[in-house]
Amino acid sequence: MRCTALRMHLRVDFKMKTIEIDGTKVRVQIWDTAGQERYQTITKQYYRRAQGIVFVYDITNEPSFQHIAKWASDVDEFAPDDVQTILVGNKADEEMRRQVTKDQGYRLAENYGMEFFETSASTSSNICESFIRVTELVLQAHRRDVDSLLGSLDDYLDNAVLEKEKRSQDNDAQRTCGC
Ligand SMILES: Nc1nc2c(ncn2[C@@H]2O[C@H](COP(=O)(O)OP(=O)(O)OP(=O)(O)O)[C@@H](O)[C@H]2O)c(=O)[nH]1
Repeated sequence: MRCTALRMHLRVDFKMKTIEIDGTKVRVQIWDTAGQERYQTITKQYYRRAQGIVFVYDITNEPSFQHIAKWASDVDEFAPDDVQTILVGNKADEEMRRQVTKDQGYRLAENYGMEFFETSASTSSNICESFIRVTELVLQAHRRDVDSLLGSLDDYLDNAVLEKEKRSQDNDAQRTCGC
């Protein structure tokens, strides 16, 4: 598994990055939706086509941790049902200013059924790992969708073959019947 220089600390709205997962190169669009309340109406529109979402709070800022509940409820409302999410506590390099414990992060993530990472955009710690993980989750979900689609297609084709065989047997029976 390899990660081409990924930086989480994105000031721009949108970036394309290539991530390599199990030898497969995946081109990822990363949208950095601003955290401020005033942008929330705009950011909801991004959720509709999202496949993976990284919820980020600042471990040195307790309110940013509290806001995750609001983001999660918006995502629940506006994102597709199969969207893959992870929780990230950023600024892990700022241990002295920490307001949110790692355990709180884990527990919140667990409540939402998400995986949890602490990262630092300053030292790049866990940045690649968290992006790779959310991408893996998206790919796995996508594969499950494809498998289930192929499964349905198999069932459909099996039924169609059975139906055809039955019709042909019925026709044969009619032909051999003397009445
Ligand atoms: N020490 C430290 N500082 C960081 C880290 N990540 C971001 N910062 C700093 O935190 C400040 C805010 O960073 P932003 O990237 O603007 O944060 P943001 O959450 O994207 O802000 P909005 O998009 O406005 O919500 C900047 O001064 C960054 O340099 C980190 O991991 N460690």
